[in-house]
Amino acid sequence: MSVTQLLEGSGARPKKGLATVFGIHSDSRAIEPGDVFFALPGLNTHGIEHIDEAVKRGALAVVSDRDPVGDPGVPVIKVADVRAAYARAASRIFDPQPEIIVAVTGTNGKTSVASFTRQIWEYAGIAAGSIGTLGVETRRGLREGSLTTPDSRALHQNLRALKAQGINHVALEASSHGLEQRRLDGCYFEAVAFTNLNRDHLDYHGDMDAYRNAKLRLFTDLLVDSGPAVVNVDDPEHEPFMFAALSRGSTLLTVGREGAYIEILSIEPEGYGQRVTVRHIGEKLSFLLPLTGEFQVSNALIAAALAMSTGVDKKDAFPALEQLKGAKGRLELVGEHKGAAVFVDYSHKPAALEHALMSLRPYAKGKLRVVFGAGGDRDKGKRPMMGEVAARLADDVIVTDDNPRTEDAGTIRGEILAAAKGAREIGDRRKAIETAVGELKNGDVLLIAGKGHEDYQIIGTTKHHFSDHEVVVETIGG
Ligand SMILES: CC(=O)N[C@H]1[C@@H](OP(=O)(O)OP(=O)(O)OC[C@H]2O[C@@H](n3ccc(=O)[nH]c3=O)[C@H](O)[C@@H]2O)O[C@H](CO)[C@@H](O)[C@@H]1O[C@H](C)C(=O)N[C@@H](C)C(=O)N[C@H](CCC(=O)O)C(=O)O
Ligand SMILES: Nc1ncnc2c1ncn2[C@@H]1O[C@H](COP(=O)(O)OP(=O)(O)OP(=O)(O)O)[C@@H](O)[C@H]1O
Ligand SMILES: N[C@H](CCC[C@H](N)C(=O)O)C(=O)O
Ligand SMILES: [Mg+2]
Repeated sequence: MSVTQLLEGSGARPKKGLATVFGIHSDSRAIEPGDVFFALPGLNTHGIEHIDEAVKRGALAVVSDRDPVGDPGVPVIKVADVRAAYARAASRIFDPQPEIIVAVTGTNGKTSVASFTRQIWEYAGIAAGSIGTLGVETRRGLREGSLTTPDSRALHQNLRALKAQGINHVALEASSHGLEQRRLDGCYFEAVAFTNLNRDHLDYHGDMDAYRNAKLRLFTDLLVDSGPAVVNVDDPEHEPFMFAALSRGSTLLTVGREGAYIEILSIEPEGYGQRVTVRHIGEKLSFLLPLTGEFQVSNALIAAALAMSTGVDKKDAFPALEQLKGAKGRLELVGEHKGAAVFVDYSHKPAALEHALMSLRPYAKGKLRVVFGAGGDRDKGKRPMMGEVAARLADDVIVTDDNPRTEDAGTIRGEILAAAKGAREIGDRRKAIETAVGELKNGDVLLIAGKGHEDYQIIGTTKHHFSDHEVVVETIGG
């Protein structure tokens, strides 16, 4: 591929005669001979400052929004939006791509919706994949990744690998960081979905408007013309998403108790699952969702709408919901101990913690107990909010460490405890879980929140092996 082809649509007019491009990278340390180096702006540095390393390693050209200092000895092609140019270049280098790619955004529920959509496609006999917080998942298993929305190059490399396995249907998670940083700008989505919007990542976005606008990009910039847009209208923040869809001429598919496409008529608990009755375009349907938590009904129906808008018949879509497996660590019942139930959940944000606790309350004939903390080097504002939620909704609260990262763990706990009246503090996460499990009585429910599927704890910059799931099983077993 030529540099001209690589940069089509970016506004760049590179000189003719540049050599064939072998590959692309946005990290100078990964450049190999024949690659084009995309020098991107970042929070710590700008790629252009690493141009010498890129050239030394064999970059044949550099694309950036900034001029280098001095002459690097290779052509530097200026573009206005280098992140978008990088994303589009990645989609071209890693061609061909799966034909049907859908994306879901929102503060909570993305991983669940992406996983459920993949499961519904599979149920209907369509080979499918999902990409997000858990990594790249197919019927064959899971390949772990580090970001919810991967870097553009990694994303398109993964997409091409899925295509090579005969997978043409992929559901992916669009995080606000990913959207804001244009990681998805090489994709056009056949359908998109919105779950909900509440506080998260304000350390990065600054305020709720900027955070919302980042998420809205999925609807305004990345959906194919007149493509279906699924919106959870039960969320108080749904309107901007609905209007964004309408302004694009999309087919609007609303889901929820107020939904017009799928209307939730009733939800009745059945064991740890739920009997759900909905109206789908005039027809009343009922199914048993084998998952705990009302929010999972919303996630499941959003996934059903995405699947049906990409070719799955309703005769498959609703029965598929009876077979859904929860995404790992999402309100997962890990075990029962002395007549009490222990759940592990990935709620690391105030609204998620609130939904998790409210979902478990009906099962707590005795006490509802919670063990949780908050991650370091992340939004500090959510810490007292989570403390308040826990103190209000649980009968027993233990504040412990999440991933302190480079922050002082005691300070993080202090910020949570300041708003969590009556809570106890046990910094060591294993000890906190062991203590909570040890205190369980018949009819109690214990929620261990914040780390879900994670099998590590990051202290400083070191990742130690740690799994809530494993600690619970070991404690119960012992
Ligand atoms: C805040 C954030 O999103 N940071 C991402 C960002 O890093 P940055 O802006 O700090 O980059 P930088 O270090 O200043 O470097 C700028 C550029 O110079 C390049 N560079 C740098 C050094 C060098 O020697 N040579 C070189 O070329 C870098 O590759 C980069 O392209 O760009 C990097 C390269 O793509 C990402 O790895 C990095 O993600 C970090 C690791 C991260 O933790 N991101 C999290 C917060 C994130 O994105 N989370 C979301 C949402 C999670 C959720 O709620 O689900 C996600 O999608 O995962
Ligand atoms: N629809 C929902 N409404 C409210 N809370 C939810 C919803 N879905 C999931 N949650 C809560 O959020 C947690 C994370 O769910 P999930 O991983 O599906 O969301 P996510 O948007 O991918 O999160 P992240 O951005 O952290 O990857 C769950 O463990 C649960 O506590
Ligand atoms: N993708 C999210 C996950 C947070 C999970 C929580 N356990 C924490 O470490 O804060 C983030 O990086 O902000
Ligand atoms: Mg996720």
